[in-house]
Amino acid sequence: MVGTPAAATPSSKIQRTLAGTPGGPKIREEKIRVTVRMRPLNRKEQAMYDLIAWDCLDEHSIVFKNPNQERPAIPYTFDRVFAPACSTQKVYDEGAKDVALSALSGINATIFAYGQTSSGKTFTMKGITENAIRDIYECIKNTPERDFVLRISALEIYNETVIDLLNRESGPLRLLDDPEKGTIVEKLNEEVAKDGHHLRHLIGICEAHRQVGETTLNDKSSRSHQIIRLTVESFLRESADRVKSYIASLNFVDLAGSERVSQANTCGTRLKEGSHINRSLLTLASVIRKLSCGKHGHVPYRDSKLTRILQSSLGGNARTAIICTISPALSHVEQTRNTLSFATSAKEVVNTARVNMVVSEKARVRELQKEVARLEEELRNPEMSAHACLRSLLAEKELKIQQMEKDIEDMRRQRDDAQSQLDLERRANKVQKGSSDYGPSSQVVRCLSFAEENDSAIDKHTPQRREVVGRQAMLKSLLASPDPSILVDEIQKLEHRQLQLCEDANRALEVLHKDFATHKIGNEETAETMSKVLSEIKDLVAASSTAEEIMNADKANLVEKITQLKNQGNTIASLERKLENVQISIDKLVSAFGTEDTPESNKQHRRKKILPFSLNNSPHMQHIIRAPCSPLSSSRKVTEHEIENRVPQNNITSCGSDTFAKLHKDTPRKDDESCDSILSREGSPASRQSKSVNVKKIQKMFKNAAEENIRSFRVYVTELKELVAKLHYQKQLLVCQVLELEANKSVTEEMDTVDRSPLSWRILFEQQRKQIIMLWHLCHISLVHRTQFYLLLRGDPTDQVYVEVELRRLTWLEQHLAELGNASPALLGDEPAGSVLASIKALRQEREYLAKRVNCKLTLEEREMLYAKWEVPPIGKQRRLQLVNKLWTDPYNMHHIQESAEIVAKLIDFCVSDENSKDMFALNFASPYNRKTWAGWNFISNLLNL
Ligand SMILES: Nc1ncnc2c1ncn2[C@@H]1O[C@H](COP(=O)(O)OP(=O)(O)OP(=O)(O)O)[C@@H](O)[C@H]1O
Repeated sequence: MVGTPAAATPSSKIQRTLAGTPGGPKIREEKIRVTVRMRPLNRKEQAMYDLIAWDCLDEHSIVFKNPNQERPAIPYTFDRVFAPACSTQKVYDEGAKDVALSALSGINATIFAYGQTSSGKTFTMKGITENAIRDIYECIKNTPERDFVLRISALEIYNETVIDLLNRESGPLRLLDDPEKGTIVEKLNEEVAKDGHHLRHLIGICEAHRQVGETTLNDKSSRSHQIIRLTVESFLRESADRVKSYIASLNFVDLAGSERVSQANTCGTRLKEGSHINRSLLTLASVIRKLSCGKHGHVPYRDSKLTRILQSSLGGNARTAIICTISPALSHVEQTRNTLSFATSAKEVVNTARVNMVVSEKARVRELQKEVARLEEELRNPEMSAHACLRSLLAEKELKIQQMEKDIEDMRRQRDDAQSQLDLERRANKVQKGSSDYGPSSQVVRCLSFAEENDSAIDKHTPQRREVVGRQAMLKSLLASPDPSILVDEIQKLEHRQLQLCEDANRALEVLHKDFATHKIGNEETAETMSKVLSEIKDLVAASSTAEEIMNADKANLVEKITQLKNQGNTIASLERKLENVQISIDKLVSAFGTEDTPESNKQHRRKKILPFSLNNSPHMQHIIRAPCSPLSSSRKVTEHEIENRVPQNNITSCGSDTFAKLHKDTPRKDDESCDSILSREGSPASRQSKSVNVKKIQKMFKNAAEENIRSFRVYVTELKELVAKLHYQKQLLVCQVLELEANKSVTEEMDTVDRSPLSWRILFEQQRKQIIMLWHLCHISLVHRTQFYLLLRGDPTDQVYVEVELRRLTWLEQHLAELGNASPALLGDEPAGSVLASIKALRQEREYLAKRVNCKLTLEEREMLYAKWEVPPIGKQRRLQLVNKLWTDPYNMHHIQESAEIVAKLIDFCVSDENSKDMFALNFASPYNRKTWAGWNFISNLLNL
């Protein structure tokens, strides 16, 4: 009975293009490639005058020839349909080649033939295998950048027993489940194929070992399923210290053919074989059917050894091609229809093939060894990794220092030159008696010029003589211009300018000092007030029976004080603004001395950038303090004397001084003309040039000295700024605390009525203390403070206020740091900036200070015990610092905290006594310590010993 296909696939559905994978080409989903090969009628069929029942419509369709012509049959469509005349080469090229060659690029591949007995499976698979081997070796030859290794293993499943075809004697093999590789055949022999010939030879052995038997339908019927597995491993030759390799298996599967007992006429052994074959093929068909409906539900891979072994090729990590072989004979039409039905299901199965890339064990071991070495090194020296980047910074700094040292050396040399010149001048003055007070006269210069000739009486070979000659030679070059009075003029001019700067700076400082003193007093008063407030509140807490009127009065008092404090905040803001202005003035002054684009000025510029409180882009530029006589004052008039004293130059950029050049740049002035006129009044161009060179040298010298002065002034102002910032911060804390204390009062009142049991306070205290410890850690609070607080406050009910205040203060500080963009710096590990950096630096200095006290405060025995306990290596540098660096580092470990506090207490001679009252934590805002006052300007002439 011949029918139409139950589930024919329309051609449109057979889009066999690969489904793209979003991850890229390494993993892809792909349907199984299904082709159908129809063999010619064999001799037996021809002898029986069997009819050809199937018609290949085109390369993709095959249709049953309906002899009755009653209704047209629906064609079956596949990736490719090969008519009887098609060669195996063509079947390979169009049905299996690209799948087979995938193995070379690390993708598993399986090609198998499915069909009824005698349909041509073995015939086809032989040809496919042969062609694949040929192409594989061809590809290997054309891929010289990789090394390939081919290994072969082969098995047959005969009556559900797995046999090694390369080593039949090994007996039945077991299947094992590997979590990574899937099902593996235990003890399956694997041979390395030396070359194509060797591989073919090994395949020949497998074929020879395979179970073959004679049946009615096939003289040489395969009685088992055969799987020849080629494992292709390719190594990319060593590159970048990694050895990458692709590994993939290529399975050639020649299934046994399904057979009908009635047709095959089998009995006994063949019958038994046939039933095993049919059963396993049935399982394969049901696996395919399940997979074709999507991978939902249970897929019965484990129902047969065949499907277990082929599991990864069926819906798994492999590209798969199935060649379904059919007989064209009308006598086998039912079997053929079954095969086509199987093929139809198979083409819906989707595999997910991926490239199997592995890193060689050797390379992996090498990498792991490196990693282990690195980690060991880090363990040995935990600070090293953090110091690695610091080291490069240090190297950079050292380079800068070297450059600066070189500059200093140059300056010294210049100063010596000037000194020598002056000495000579003085000597000349003595000789001349009555010469001008202002530096060497033309006679002196002449004296200097002829010194060499006149010194013939002195022994030229004595060391003193050699020194004098050397100095004179230098002076000669320096004083190539004949008029040294210009130098004296220049010195006077610069000193005059310096005096003006000095006046400006002193005036600015005066204002600063006044404001600062006022503010400091205000702050101290505030602290005093706060102490009073605190004690009042404490009294209130203690005496909860205070009359309501008094409470109200206190409340009013507090509000008043808060307002007062807030007002003081404005004073700080104004003081800060003034400081900013001073900073800007200084920047201006410095830049006025550095108009030339020299490496020196570049360095200055860079340094300016990293200075704290740099206000280059400050919006307060309009508030620059300008003294009436300041060079920056727009109202200031340039005196005739200044114009006259200008050094004649041939270069407009150095007209006057650098400062004036800058001024000219900022505000164009008519003085440019005067400069030109002076230029025209001077001597010849040659003399002008040499004078200009000398004057420039001296100017550079003075400029350096002046810059040094300004730098020290800048540092001083920066320190003042820091102090103001601290005061500002303290002020905010005070306000915060007042608010908090006020709030606490009402809470305390409530608590009085609700719950004041010692147990609940104890629990609350423990919780709050842990919070405080964590906040200390996050905010880099002083270890001494932590220790004192920790040891003094042990959970007494009277500690409540102190704990609350400390907690509030730290919470505010932590939030403040977070607002600055430095949230939890200790945890984030980012490079801290600004105030966080200052805290970290202070903490580091404190640790260094404590480390220095280890030897004098602890006995040798105690030290050694602590080193052992805190795991400080017995041999190593700075063991004391190592120990101290470990203290107060684990905020979660209360045992660690307790021990840290005890050690620090010992180091600072702190003990819990009446002297060390808890009151120190209430409002212990230490006033900023008195810094040394500014030393004032250092006159340039002093530097030059003039
Ligand atoms: N395409 C073909 N062209 C010519 N002869 C073929 C073709 N396919 C198969 N044959 C011949 O048909 C016979 C049976 O083929 P083969 O043994 O390959 O079938 P089979 O499907 O492997 O059978 P079994 O399942 O019983 O092992 C062989 O003699 C083979 O040479």
